[in-house]
Amino acid sequence: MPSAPAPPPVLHPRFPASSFSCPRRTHPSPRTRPRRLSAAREMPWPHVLTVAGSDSGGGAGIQADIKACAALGAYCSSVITAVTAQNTAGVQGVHLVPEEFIRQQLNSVLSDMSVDVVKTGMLPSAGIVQILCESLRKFPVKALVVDPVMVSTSGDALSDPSTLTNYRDELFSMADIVTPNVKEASKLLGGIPLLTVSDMRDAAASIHKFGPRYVLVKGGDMPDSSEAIDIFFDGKEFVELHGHRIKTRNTHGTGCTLASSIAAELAKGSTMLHAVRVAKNFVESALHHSKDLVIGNGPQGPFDHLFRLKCPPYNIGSQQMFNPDSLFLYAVTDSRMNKRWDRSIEDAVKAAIEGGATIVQLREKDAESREFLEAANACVEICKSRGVPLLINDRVDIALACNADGVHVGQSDISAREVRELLGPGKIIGVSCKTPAQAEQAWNDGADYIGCGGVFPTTTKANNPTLGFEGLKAVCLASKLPVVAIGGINATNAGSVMELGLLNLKGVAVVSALFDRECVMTETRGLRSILTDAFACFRS
Ligand SMILES: Cc1ncc(COP(=O)(O)OP(=O)(O)O)c(N)n1
Ligand SMILES: Cc1ncsc1CCOP(=O)(O)O
Ligand SMILES: [Mg+2]
Repeated sequence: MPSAPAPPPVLHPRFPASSFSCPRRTHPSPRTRPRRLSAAREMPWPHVLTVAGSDSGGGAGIQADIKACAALGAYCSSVITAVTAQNTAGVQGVHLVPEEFIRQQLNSVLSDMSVDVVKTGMLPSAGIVQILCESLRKFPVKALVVDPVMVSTSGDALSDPSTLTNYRDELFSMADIVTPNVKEASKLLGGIPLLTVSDMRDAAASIHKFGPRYVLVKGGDMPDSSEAIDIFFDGKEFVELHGHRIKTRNTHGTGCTLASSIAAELAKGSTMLHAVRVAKNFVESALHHSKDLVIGNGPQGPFDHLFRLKCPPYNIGSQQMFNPDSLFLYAVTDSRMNKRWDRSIEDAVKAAIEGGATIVQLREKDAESREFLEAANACVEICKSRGVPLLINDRVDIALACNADGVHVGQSDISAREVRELLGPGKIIGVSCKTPAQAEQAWNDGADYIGCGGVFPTTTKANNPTLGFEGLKAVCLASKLPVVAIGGINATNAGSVMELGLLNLKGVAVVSALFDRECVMTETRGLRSILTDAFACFRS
């Protein structure tokens, strides 16, 4: 009997053994914590506390932070420092919350809840910065993300100039990351002009001297570039992060969203660079999906953080059965390869699951229908008993006849919408997509996931264009659905695919690197361990 397969990875474990940790701060010992009300099994919920201002228009500040955290799966509590009267035209008024009441809010949240990460936005006075630092010394947290909000995108002042000194001298030395845009970076450095990427690097290095562990200087406001380039600096090395500049008026709240997304990812256990990559990809995706939305009459509109919740009629009810984490290691069979190695489909599937495959697709291009159905019936039993979903490539008739968990179709197969009509809402439907437009169509048609590739050249599928990382990234950013990468993926390159930091890229689908090998189980086990390591590496 094969041993039971390892369960699909928990992709967001809370504080894995080697979780992101800041040596300067630790959680207080459990004894200093209030007693828990119940001894029931605890559900992990990464927790971000945002200390920021309210935006009555709902696009930035506290409102953006809560939506970003919700979209990324983190809980968000909030300490409100100021209430602004604000809309898409600008800031019409600011009402500061009394400092002692800010202290009270901080105390209420931090004394009761297990906050993982604190993220700061609008800190309008020097006194508020001091109170926050005092609270953080009293209630240490795992990480501190400081977005040095000073001026709104409409040009209105959100912070008294006297806070600059407290930011630099007190808060920055406690921060894990500081995320100024070029205007803020310039202000922090006494007004020096930042006109080039090289200036941004110099600014990041200078700000790092104030004490944060990492600095991200955001170049979204730099003129005349089709790219949004940010500079990440860890005190030794610079990383240039390139993103597409999305043409839209709906950019209000991008800074708050980026910082709170970094905080959410840190709370989930990411390393800093990975958290920044995921956050940047998330903002780019949200802007892309919101580019034509119209809210308000002013020059700068809000965008939709929760774009993935928008379900066209075909998607309603379609994803109930499907856990996107099961795409982690997707084994796709191939009859020619199995023949070459003299093994049955059933043995190939058993071995892949034993090695750690988290989902299986029968892709049997040469099989006769009757022979295919017999093998599919056997594989359904094998997969069911091991808790691994089984999908059928192309053949809806076979999937219906063997009661498989779903079907995978491509652009020249019967459409996902028709497959949904035939299979009903409870089954899994995957669609191959090479472009953002196809990804949009797959979502509208009620698919559950996208297979995107060939990422690398492959000989398994003839005449299949290679998309590279750029093509994969474009599809992932445009897709509201989870994505699995396919094409030429093997033990050597799988880690680099996962390291792209694409939030909805859930795993890799592999044919030859598992099945065109002598021992399917060993190859699958090896690949699974590489993926798990790559994942742990940026979740550590
Ligand atoms: C997970 C996954 N992604 C993509 C494909 C390719 O499907 P398709 O484009 O229909 O090509 P064929 O596999 O039918 O040749 C896939 N099978 N699985
Ligand atoms: C089915 C398919 N679709 C896009 S590439 C591909 C083949 C993947 O096979 P391999 O993992 O052997 O490159
Ligand atoms: Mg097909």
